[in-house]
Amino acid sequence: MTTIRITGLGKRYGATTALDDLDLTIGRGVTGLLGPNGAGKTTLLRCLGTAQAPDSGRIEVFGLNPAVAAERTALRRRLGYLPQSPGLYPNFTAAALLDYVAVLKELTGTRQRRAEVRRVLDEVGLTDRARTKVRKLSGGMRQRLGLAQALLGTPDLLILDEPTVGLDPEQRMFFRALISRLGETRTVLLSTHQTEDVSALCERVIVLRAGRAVFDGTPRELAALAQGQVWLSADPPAGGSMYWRTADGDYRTLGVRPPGGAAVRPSIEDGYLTLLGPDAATAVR
Ligand SMILES: Nc1ncnc2c1ncn2[C@@H]1O[C@H](COP(=O)(O)OP(=O)(O)OP(=O)(O)O)[C@@H](O)[C@H]1O
Repeated sequence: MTTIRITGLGKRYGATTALDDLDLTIGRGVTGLLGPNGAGKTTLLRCLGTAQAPDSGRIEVFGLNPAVAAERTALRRRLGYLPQSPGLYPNFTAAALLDYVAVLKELTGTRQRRAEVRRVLDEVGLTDRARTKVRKLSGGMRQRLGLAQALLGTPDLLILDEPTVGLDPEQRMFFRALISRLGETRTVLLSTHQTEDVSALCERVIVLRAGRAVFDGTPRELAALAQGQVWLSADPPAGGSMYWRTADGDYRTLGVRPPGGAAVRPSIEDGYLTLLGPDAATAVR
């Protein structure tokens, strides 16, 4: 089932091309967007989240065209959006902030709205922080609150811009479990710099570079791009290949087989590095 259909999408900021004649279709489940800094991920998510209009091309989400005012409103009712830097009012409590967003999302019945606020607080594990002011929440808790506001009203489409950025490993696990559960019944599109997020979560991965999709497939297919190019050896390669020393003291090489190199199964990160070459240096953290 296709949720999102994008054709010929273009967006420029002055001389910078952020999206370049982009075509994509995305369906139910969790899809990950990877790409180096400035590849156009946030611009794409903002266009899909109806926070920004493209210059050219067409977007259809659930058959609705956000360029048409009435359809944009209908789309917003079915959409949850976690922006890269959600503007969470620091002096609101977590519950008051969610209540305010719920009003904006047209949950007008007071009882229904309170129940919905309690539900999403529970879903993100923040029930005991309901009365805590936003400014007193940790970065990870604010990120959870950002996700909670996206979940209000049980939207069919969730757009999450770097949802796991700044989270500690425990919080990241929590987010992954939650996002994968959400993806069982709806469409989730998330951007990330973490290839581990993609392997843990995403059925499908799209790699953007310079506003174009340069890869669209499964995480396994992305990893396979480096098949036959990943090696472990006792000595470093002569040169020309990417390599690093592992914690075990071996050298892991991506590229030409070093002397005595044993083939290793490639990871998603290997596939990504192979796809992007030197551009990837800024992309994987
Ligand atoms: N408001 C803006 N004004 C001018 N240029 C912008 C603006 N927003 C984005 N850009 C430029 O558009 C390009 C795409 O940016 P975008 O934020 O969409 O990329 P990204 O893939 O999300 O990057 P990152 O991984 O660093 O968040 C970049 O070159 C960026 O500098």
